[in-house]
Amino acid sequence: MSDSTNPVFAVRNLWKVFGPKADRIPGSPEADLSGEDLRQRTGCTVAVRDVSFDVRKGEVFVVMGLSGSGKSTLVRCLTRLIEPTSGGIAIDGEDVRGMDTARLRELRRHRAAMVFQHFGLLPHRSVLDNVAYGLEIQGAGKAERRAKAGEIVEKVGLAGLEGRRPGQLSGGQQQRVGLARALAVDPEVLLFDEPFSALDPLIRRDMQEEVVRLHREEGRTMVFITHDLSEALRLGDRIALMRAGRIVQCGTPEEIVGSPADEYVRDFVRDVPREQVLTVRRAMRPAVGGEADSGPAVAPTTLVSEAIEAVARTGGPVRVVEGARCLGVVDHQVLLAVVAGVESAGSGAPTEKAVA
Ligand SMILES: Nc1ncnc2c1ncn2[C@@H]1O[C@H](COP(=O)(O)OP(=O)(O)OP(=O)(O)O)[C@@H](O)[C@H]1O
Repeated sequence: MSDSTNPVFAVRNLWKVFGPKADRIPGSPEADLSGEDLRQRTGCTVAVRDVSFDVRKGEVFVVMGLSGSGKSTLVRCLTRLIEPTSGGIAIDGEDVRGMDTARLRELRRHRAAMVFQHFGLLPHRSVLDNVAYGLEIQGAGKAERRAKAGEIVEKVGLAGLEGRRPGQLSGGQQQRVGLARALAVDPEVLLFDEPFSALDPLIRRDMQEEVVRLHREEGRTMVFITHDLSEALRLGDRIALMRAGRIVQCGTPEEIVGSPADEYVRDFVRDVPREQVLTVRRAMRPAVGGEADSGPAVAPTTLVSEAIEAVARTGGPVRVVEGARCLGVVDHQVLLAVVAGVESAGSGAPTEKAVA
């Protein structure tokens, strides 16, 4: 996806400060105090601190960070479920902070639907009616609601359970109902607030795959909050890593793992199996002699873990080829260096040579 398309959300210099006279904090000398000092002096907490980013059309944008880093506050500010203290937010170029109540309601109901951790399901309604609920609010007729809801229920794997009440479902199934309800209104963006953190690991994995599948099928823009690094790496096209209200790095999983912006990020990603995130584009070295001309080849997007298999099978170097060009080669040595996290700064620089 290209940078030139207009972003869905454009966030600029956003602050959220909780406490008395919060609007005096952004840009003031107090803003630079540590969280504890600021609290003691002013009674305020800075939850989001001068944050800027774009959410691009069609991407899964993950907001990740430890508990208290500001993830929920940031994402709630996008639709003003929490009122920002200062800064700019636009959706498709429209100023969110300038929206009146009716326009805001429309934003939350039609354009940016939220999937919550605690489902927010109506206990006395059936699965089908829970899913149809958002359409009811939108004013859709009964027949249309039921038809649409039935379709979505099937899409999220709940066919056969339409008549049950939430209390008769497992946690994972309830989460699917929450997801279906958000999908039913066909929003431009889905916002997920740690939706799977209460689920047990296997069901959680299931739901992550469900999100990946839905995203592949529909290409809908998604903003996903998590404190779980492996979830972020699995789902995110790009990840914004937050610390104490700031975004310390925003990039693809490969950029975050392969080029951490500072010691904090480096520490955060220390235990990630690098070969499962980094691609051969980053690992390769220039081809020398006749290496570029023939032999087995892989695409630049191939994961290092897959290239390890290819190199192990052939024994020799494997070419990294894009279209008709050989960008470089990977061999035992450079792949091992990636796994060990000691690849040289120069590796990954493409040296292009036409393949005959
Ligand atoms: N209503 C509030 N009043 C005062 N402080 C708040 C309020 N809501 C959040 N905070 C503070 O703002 C900071 C960011 O909180 P936030 O809930 O956004 O973090 P988070 O990263 O989503 O955490 P978690 O993963 O635990 O949900 C925290 O220090 C929190 O205590």
